[in-house]
Amino acid sequence: MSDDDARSLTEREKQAAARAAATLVQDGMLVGLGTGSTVAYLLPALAERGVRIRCVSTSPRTEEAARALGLATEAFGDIDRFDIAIDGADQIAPDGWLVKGGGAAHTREKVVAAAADRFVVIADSSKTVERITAPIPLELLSFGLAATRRRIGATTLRDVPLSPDGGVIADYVGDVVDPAAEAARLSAVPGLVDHGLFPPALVADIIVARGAEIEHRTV
Ligand SMILES: O=C[C@H](O)[C@H](O)[C@H](O)COP(=O)(O)O
Repeated sequence: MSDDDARSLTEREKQAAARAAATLVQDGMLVGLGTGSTVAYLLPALAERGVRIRCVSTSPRTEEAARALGLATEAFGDIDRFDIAIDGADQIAPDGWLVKGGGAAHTREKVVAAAADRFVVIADSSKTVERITAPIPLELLSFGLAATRRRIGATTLRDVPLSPDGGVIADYVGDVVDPAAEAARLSAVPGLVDHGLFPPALVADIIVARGAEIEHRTV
């Protein structure tokens, strides 16, 4: 398969997974919208369904795109739960551990996923992995940045703007032996706002498109 063919297959898979997830969204729902190129296919699929929903976006990018499609978006503000949240992923392990944050939105995405009754992950087949590996996205306070990085271990800083919440975006690039232990270790580092390891307990559904097939499993 040529590079172009592989790219277009990946795009078709992203769209197919996004469209399958859009069918789970019903009239009247409060919906958390993730961030990224797979979610970019979800937004028009939701708009096409014509359901009356209220949405909260996890990034300015998603917010702008959702509004342009006529989806009713609002601030997270006083909303304390979502009926459903739908988002992409960078890595999906067989046991349901995820890595997110390739687009630097993992902190907000985790808050939204944790507030959702049903968190649905959508992805093309390239995102399924045998085991979780680095890089693990990080959001760090700029206050004490060097000390925080020293404590974390091997990190690289991304050449991207600060997050909408003022965080520095970096990646942990050391070994990940056990995602649960690594998540606990990272979460305990002062100055680390959040990391991109998402536990299976946050995830309700994983929808992966593989060629013409849709694999939909509950976690
Ligand atoms: O920060 C970005 C998010 O976690 C994305 O959901 C993740 O990086 C997957 O993005 P994409 O759908 O573009 O592969």
